[in-house]
Amino acid sequence: MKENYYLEPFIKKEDIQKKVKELGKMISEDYRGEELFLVGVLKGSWIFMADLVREIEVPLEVSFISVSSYVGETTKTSGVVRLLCDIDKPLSNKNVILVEDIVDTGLTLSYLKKLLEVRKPKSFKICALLDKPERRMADIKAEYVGFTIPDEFVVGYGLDYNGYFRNLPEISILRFK
Ligand SMILES: O=P(O)(O)OC[C@H]1O[C@H](OP(=O)(O)OP(=O)(O)O)[C@H](O)[C@@H]1O
Ligand code: HPA
Repeated sequence: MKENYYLEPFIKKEDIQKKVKELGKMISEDYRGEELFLVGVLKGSWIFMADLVREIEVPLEVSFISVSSYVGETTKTSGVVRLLCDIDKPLSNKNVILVEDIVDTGLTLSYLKKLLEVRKPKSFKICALLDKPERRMADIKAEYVGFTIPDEFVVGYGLDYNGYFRNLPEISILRFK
């Protein structure tokens, strides 16, 4: 990757951990006495999902679905969401929570909501660590949101630019020189 960028610190590791704990507590309270089926959206959500499930106290299963719409050296969506790999189990009668790293234009979640709701889950909610409402193009809202952020392209904690930076433990703003 060309080094024409720098990273501006944005959300500290400790603040992410605290927020993930809060989200886990909220979800555990809302689903007390029930079971959960969490669906992570790959690749961005895998680190968030791994931390979130360990903060949830109700019995749960985990699955993943893989989609992509930001391709190559760009911070703009292609506008076309491609299903790369589907969930391995039926959703009927399950309390589904779709777990995302970020809602930006909302096109990914809008596509996934339509795709999954027809599979007749018992309930369907969305949990996103980050929400960037200024960029919304589709009418979609997550029930559980970690941080509402401004219109900046962010990386780290699972979020990438052209495949890189997912491994960074904190979230940073990617700025170009
Ligand atoms: O609200 P939107 O504008 O649709 O953007 C959000 C989606 O974009 C990113 O995925 P990406 O297509 O980059 O794939 P990735 O998860 O593999 O990085 C991110 O992980 C979300 O799934
Ligand atoms: O700000 C972002 N960062 C990384 N991936 C993304 N996908 C949509 N928005 C973003």
